[in-house]
Amino acid sequence: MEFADELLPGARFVRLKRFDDARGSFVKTFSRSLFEAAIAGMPGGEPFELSEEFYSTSARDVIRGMHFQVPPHDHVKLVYCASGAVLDVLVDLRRGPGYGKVASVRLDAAAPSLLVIPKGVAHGFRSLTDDSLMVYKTSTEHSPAHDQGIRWDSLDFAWDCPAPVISARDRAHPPLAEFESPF
Ligand SMILES: Cc1cn([C@H]2C[C@H](O)[C@@H](COP(=O)(O)OP(=O)(O)O[C@H]3O[C@@H](C)C(=O)[C@@H](O)[C@H]3O)O2)c(=O)[nH]c1=O
Repeated sequence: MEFADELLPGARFVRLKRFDDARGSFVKTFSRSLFEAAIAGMPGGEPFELSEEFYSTSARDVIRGMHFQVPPHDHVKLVYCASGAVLDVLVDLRRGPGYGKVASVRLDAAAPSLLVIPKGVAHGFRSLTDDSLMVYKTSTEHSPAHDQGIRWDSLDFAWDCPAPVISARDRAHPPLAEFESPF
């Protein structure tokens, strides 16, 4: 694991090592000791406590987001693309000079990587392939009452996706300009 770029304060792009052989490949996606060493003490960094793991599959041009849980059930999220590829997008919702800042990065199963997403950062993605498998680990459990979003098309970001497939819930989120941040 190589803790590479900081996309937003505390949001890290981590390159993963892939071992290939005649059978296929092997990729480790979590190591407690490496995360403790790399994350603790960083701005926005805190030890990662696993509470839930889940995954989704998405067809090409599905957009999911922009999602986060609000306090007291806000969480750190680790996410990677296990199959296919996505354009991953983050928005900083933490009050301060970085508020509203957008970062994006391609997550591609062919070049394994994962994102560490701190509390107060909304997450979403556009699927770039027909069967993108996204795997998440979160530090708190799902709390429907605290699971919120902002509209994907209200950000300072060009999705370059004229006909996205989006859930009714995601269409109903408020735009960033109307969001009152609790972070
Ligand atoms: C997120 C979540 C959803 N659900 C249910 C609610 C709903 O019936 C169904 C699908 O939920 P959603 O439409 O919210 O799924 P989805 O849009 O894929 O939600 C995900 O989006 C990405 C961008 C994230 O960052 C994730 O944290 C998560 O919010 O699964 C759970 O039971 N537990 C959960 O933790």
